Amino acid sequence: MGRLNVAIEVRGLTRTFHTTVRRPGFLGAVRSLVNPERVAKHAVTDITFDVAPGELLALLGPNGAGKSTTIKMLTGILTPTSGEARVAGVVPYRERERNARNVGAVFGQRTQLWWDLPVRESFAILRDIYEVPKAEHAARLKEFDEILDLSSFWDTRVRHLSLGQRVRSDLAAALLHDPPVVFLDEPTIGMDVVVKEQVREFLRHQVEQRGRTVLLTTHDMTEVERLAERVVLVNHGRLVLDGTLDEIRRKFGSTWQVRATLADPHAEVVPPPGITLLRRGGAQVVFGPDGADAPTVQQALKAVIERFEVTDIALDEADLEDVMRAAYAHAGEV
Ligand SMILES: Nc1ncnc2c1ncn2[C@@H]1O[C@H](COP(=O)(O)OP(=O)(O)OP(=O)(O)O)[C@@H](O)[C@H]1O
Repeated sequence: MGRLNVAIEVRGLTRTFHTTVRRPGFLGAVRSLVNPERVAKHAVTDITFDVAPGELLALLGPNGAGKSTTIKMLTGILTPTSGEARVAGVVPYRERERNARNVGAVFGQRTQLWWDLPVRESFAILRDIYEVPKAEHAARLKEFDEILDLSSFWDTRVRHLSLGQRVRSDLAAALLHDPPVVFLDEPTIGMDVVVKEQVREFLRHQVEQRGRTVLLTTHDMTEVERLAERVVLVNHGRLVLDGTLDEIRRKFGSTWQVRATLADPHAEVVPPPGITLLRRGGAQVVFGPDGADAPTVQQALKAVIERFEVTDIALDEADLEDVMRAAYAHAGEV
């Protein structure tokens, strides 16, 4: 552990919660008091992965899969039951303060800003807490404002901000002390498409231009496609897949579809070898790969154009939601 070329290292990370169950009814409540029934909830079990410096990794999984619990251990809020983690070389739950200087975190559902203060005053407090020099703080705020358009509302009290404004402010607040590693737990949840795009552009800029490492959880596959190169899938607390989007598509997605409009809507359609007819509605036909010897998308386009007289042709990649569903099904955990 503690390698220089790794920003986030997670080894066998495990967290079990122990809760007491309340039995129903009055007698049940009394029995629970006298003899409480303890149950173990295995929120995260033996998770191992790395994130390289300057990489944006999406941590995906259904509700309750263990994503937030993992992020809480990496930000030092929770201590693991077993296993180890290092973030920028620091064990987060052992050195919470040192870790806090290295990481920024945004939990989409909560705010770290001061509810009754204007946003800009919250930023100033954070500047003092993290001892950021004034000129540096101002320059960074200017850079953030250029994409996030913070100045249009930063004199407003946090409690009066819209959700999109609040999360943009939280993002800026999390990055004002220039942390190399950023954790984002569903940052764009509930936002409109325009604000989502603004946040994505900001994150891309922070990764590509500033070299920050980002670990992101989201249920939004468009977000994954726009931002992540690699994903880690968890289900029931266990890691079920770790790979680049390309690898996952190749493994679990029918990798392409070719949509064509035939000049003759009544023409007989016998697809070229290695290609199957997925759908047909009059002149509209959709082809996909057939079996292991299916051609590449370029070969398929050529074969379709050569065989049929078409007035229009387009190609689609498989929908990422379908690819992920297939990946979970493969893990036998759906
Ligand atoms: N403090 C706690 N005490 C008991 N159980 C908990 C606690 N925190 C989380 N859990 C349980 O651990 C499991 C994992 O929860 P977690 O919040 O990490 O999931 P998640 O993947 O982030 O889900 P979501 O997508 O809904 O945010 C869930 O079954 C949850 O109920």
